Amino acid sequence: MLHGSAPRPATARKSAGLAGSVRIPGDKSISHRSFMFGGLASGETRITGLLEGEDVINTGRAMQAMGARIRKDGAQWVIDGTGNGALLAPDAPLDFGNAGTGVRLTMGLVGTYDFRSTFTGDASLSKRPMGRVLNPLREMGVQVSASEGDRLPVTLRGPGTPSPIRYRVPMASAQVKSAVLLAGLNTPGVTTVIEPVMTRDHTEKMLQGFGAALSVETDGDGVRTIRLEGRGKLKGQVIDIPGDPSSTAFPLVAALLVPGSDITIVNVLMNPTRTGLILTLQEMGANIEVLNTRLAGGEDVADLRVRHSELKGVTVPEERAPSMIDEYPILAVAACFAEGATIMKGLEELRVKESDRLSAVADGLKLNGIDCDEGEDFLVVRGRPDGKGLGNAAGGRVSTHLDHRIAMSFLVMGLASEHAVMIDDAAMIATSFPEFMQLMTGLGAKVEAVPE
Ligand SMILES: O=C(O)C1=C[C@@H](OP(=O)(O)O)[C@@H](O)[C@H](O)C1
Ligand SMILES: C=C(OP(=O)(O)O)C(=O)O
Repeated sequence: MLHGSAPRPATARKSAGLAGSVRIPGDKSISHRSFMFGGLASGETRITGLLEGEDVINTGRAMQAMGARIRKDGAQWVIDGTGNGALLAPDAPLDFGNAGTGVRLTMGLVGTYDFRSTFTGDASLSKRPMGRVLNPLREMGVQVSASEGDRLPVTLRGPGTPSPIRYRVPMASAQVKSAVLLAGLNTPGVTTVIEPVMTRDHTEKMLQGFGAALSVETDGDGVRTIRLEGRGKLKGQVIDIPGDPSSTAFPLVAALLVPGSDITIVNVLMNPTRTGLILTLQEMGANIEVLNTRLAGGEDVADLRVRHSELKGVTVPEERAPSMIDEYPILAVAACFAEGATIMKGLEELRVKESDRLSAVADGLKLNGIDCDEGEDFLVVRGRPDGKGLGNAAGGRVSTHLDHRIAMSFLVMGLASEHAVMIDDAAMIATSFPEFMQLMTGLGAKVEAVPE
């Protein structure tokens, strides 16, 4: 969608205390899956709170291209699904823009069908590894034609009858787990996914909600065995999507860092597979009050009151990584203002996100006056709690490498730094959090686009 569009630099400056109450757009993971499962189910699915970010909109377009009817009815999105097993062959390549979740899950969803489907993406997505999804699809009998190194563009053609597999997910990845399960939906028999380390469980929970025969067993070591009986019926659902904890992280950390801040963020998804950042920040001394905890649509939801806090460095346990995988860039920014060192380990997956996030973060921190060590799979950040000397007085810009989370993280850094922090491109923020600039400004943050 944004291919080739001009970069939009932006800047953030030291701000006075943030104040107010905000509602964050819907969770991105649940939004993608709502379009996919609603598009596949029989009958009508009604969605409230869908994230209208570019990533999710591209998933909606792909489902439309395969026969789902999608329309807006006031604030709700309404889908008339095709029925499981009844997706239509798309007559053009499916373009997923910047979205790993969109492309990897959809390859699983349609790869087993007895027709050709082609998948493309932007410059960032075209660099990301797809073999992690293509390999299990090959085992199920799908013919794959991919660019060098199993990159996009990819064309898939399913066999008449796909074979169910038993697949042990080799890396902590909800996208891989989900792609195999979605391929299992169109496969006769039982598809089994073994997940040694638990990752976000939205696919399992939502497929059960849509009526799939899916069971989960967890052994004494926490290894999960997920079984799905293929070719069952899925029925349209009513879905209310809570606020995205990964987007929440930006105003939340901003309020912790800017002296005098006191904000409330309402209706945040608190699924335990997503709350690693909040736990870590609390260990660092953050004043985050979790209020009005409740269950909504089968998910834990709460309001968060966040006040400026003096933070101290911690060591983040490696096994927590899956529950905060998208939050390391913003945690690294929080660590810049903590007393002492923050040590983050087990970060190998950060190298294959929208950018190589480990090096993008380390480069940006150094550019803005922070002392840090980047290892193959770890990052150590030594904080400067008063923010003195931080930022880049000479106007050096952080390279965001088409990565929304790098862009938002460094804008938050600027709010508490002595000098401004500038980024080379804010355009990608629209993939996951289109309201970011406006919402932050509304809280009193000094963030703005810079004319080239
Ligand atoms: O399943 C999902 O919705 C997601 C899984 C994670 O990716 P991996 O599976 O690559 O860890 C995460 O980084 C991404 O933002 C969303
Ligand atoms: C990694 C992310 O998304 P995706 O893999 O869907 O591009 C993210 O949103 O931080």
